[in-house]
Amino acid sequence: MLNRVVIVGGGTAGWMTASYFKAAFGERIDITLVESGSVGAVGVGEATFSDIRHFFEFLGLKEKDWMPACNATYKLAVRFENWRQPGHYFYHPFEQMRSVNGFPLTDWWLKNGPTDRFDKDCFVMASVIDAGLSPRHRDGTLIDQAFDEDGNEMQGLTMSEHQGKTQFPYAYQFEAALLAKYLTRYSVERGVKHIVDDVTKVELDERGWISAVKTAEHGDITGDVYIDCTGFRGVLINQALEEPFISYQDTLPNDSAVALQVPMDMERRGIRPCTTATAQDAGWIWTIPLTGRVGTGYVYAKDYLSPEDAERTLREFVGPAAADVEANHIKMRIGRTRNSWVKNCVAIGLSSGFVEPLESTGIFFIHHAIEQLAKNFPGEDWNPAHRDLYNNAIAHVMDGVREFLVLHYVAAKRSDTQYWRDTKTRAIPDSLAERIEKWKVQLPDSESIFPYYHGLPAYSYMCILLGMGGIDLAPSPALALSDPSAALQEFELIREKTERLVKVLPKAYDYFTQLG
Ligand SMILES: Cc1cc2nc3c(=O)[nH]c(=O)nc-3n(C[C@H](O)[C@H](O)[C@H](O)COP(=O)(O)OP(=O)(O)OC[C@H]3O[C@@H](n4cnc5c(N)ncnc54)[C@H](O)[C@@H]3O)c2cc1C
Ligand SMILES: N[C@@H](Cc1c[nH]c2cc(Cl)ccc12)C(=O)O
Repeated sequence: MLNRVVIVGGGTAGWMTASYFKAAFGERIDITLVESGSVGAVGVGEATFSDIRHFFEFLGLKEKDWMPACNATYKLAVRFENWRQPGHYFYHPFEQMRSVNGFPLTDWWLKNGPTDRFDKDCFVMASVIDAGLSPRHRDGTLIDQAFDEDGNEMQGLTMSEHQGKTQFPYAYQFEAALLAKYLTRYSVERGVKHIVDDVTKVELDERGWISAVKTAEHGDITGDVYIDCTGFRGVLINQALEEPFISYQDTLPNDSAVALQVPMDMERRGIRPCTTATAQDAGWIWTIPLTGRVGTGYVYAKDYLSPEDAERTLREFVGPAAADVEANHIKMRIGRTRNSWVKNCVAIGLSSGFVEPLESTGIFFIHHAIEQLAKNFPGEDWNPAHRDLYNNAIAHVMDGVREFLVLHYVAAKRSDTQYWRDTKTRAIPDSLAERIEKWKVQLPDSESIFPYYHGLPAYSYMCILLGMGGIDLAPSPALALSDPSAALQEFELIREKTERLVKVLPKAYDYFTQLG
């Protein structure tokens, strides 16, 4: 039985892997995690998918256990500002799209939308976020009563098995460094051996498999399976095993970021319960409200903007609160390692791959990889089928997310700078170009989006197409032959429900103070 796991790297990826494997396999698995005391973690991962709640559930953690320790807040959507034109915004919310007579409500909206805001007409969430509200009532019950939180029919399912069955109404925003710290305690209490030291060399046997990692002060560490969580360096997978990295830079040119962690009085400021992505001349700025600060950063392409200008723009954007805050400049490696599992080494986290944080997919990639590795964990015969299943799943998730992100730029109406004009002429994945032609005449559905699991449902694509405004979309011709009254009634129901909720839901900030 293979059961000795060595994890190199103690960022979000390393500790999420260690804690999940302990929760999954308990004492049957022997885990050693070695992390450098000198090389820091990236630690800017702050916003997530809603699916991460399955990770916490799997570990047996409740919101009240971990959220206050990680300065966490609720995220109800990504809010895109100025991607169409200055002053315009729309939401990509965590709320399933309704259907009426076999057509998504957005299709009816293209034909007969009551206002010019698809997100407010088709979703309850848009107005809830505008009003700065919590997705839970004061007594803790969820905004969406249809969601059976305590029901166990979903328990034990991986994210991909779960997709499309229900849509949980929110995700989280938190300080990744604090989560890593929280999970360190969780893992060590459950028997994970924690070594703080630098891995200075990776020993390979005659077949080229890893036989040990050498550390500066703790000698050789050996195991059966080696997990590379060393971040962009890819110390095991790329450096030692020389597995090539496939860059996505030709289609996603943003390769740099500058980040600020700005302390703020959130009571005075209030919490807008979402992540905001505000388009800029050469990229976009994220704004993530946490309980004691706002995390913000400018993601840009070095070919279009210097780090100094990016930092200056970010500081102007944030205002005086950022004056004494030190900026963190980050070079991003965009793309994926060709195979994340090679021989007896599996890369998880930034060493496996990364795309710019536009839809907060970094931690989702990690969670997905962990679930897939737990499912395909090798036996003594090292049957290559496990490795191949795993590598396919990882490649599909990353390639699919890449298509989704490229769509943001292709669909954005904005074209006022060279950066934005180039988004319309740059090559895009062939399959995406074909899909867009179809979406122009029929909004995306599960048959017409990237055909493998990649975390994003068809309605997410609809939101981006409808919100970005640069691609002309037509309602289905069949709607001209259909009676619109049921759809109009649905728009009215959403309006009434929104009006009711906006009156009774607590402010997001008030809910968190109650939680802490
Ligand atoms: C600008 C930016 C914004 C992001 N925003 C988000 C977001 O909003 N949401 C999201 O989900 N994700 C986001 N991410 C991604 C997220 O930060 C990462 O996915 C996450 O932090 C995981 O990182 P990691 O653990 O793979 O690597 P790292 O955090 O880089 O950790 C690497 C670890 O390896 C150790 N190490 C390296 N070399 C050695 C060695 N030789 N010996 C021993 N140890 C070593 C280091 O000490 C460290 O502990 C963002 C990333 C960037 C760059
Ligand atoms: N399964 C993911 C996909 C998802 C569905 N809606 C949204 C909205 C946003 Cl902003 C990101 C991601 C998603 C999940 O439920 O998290």
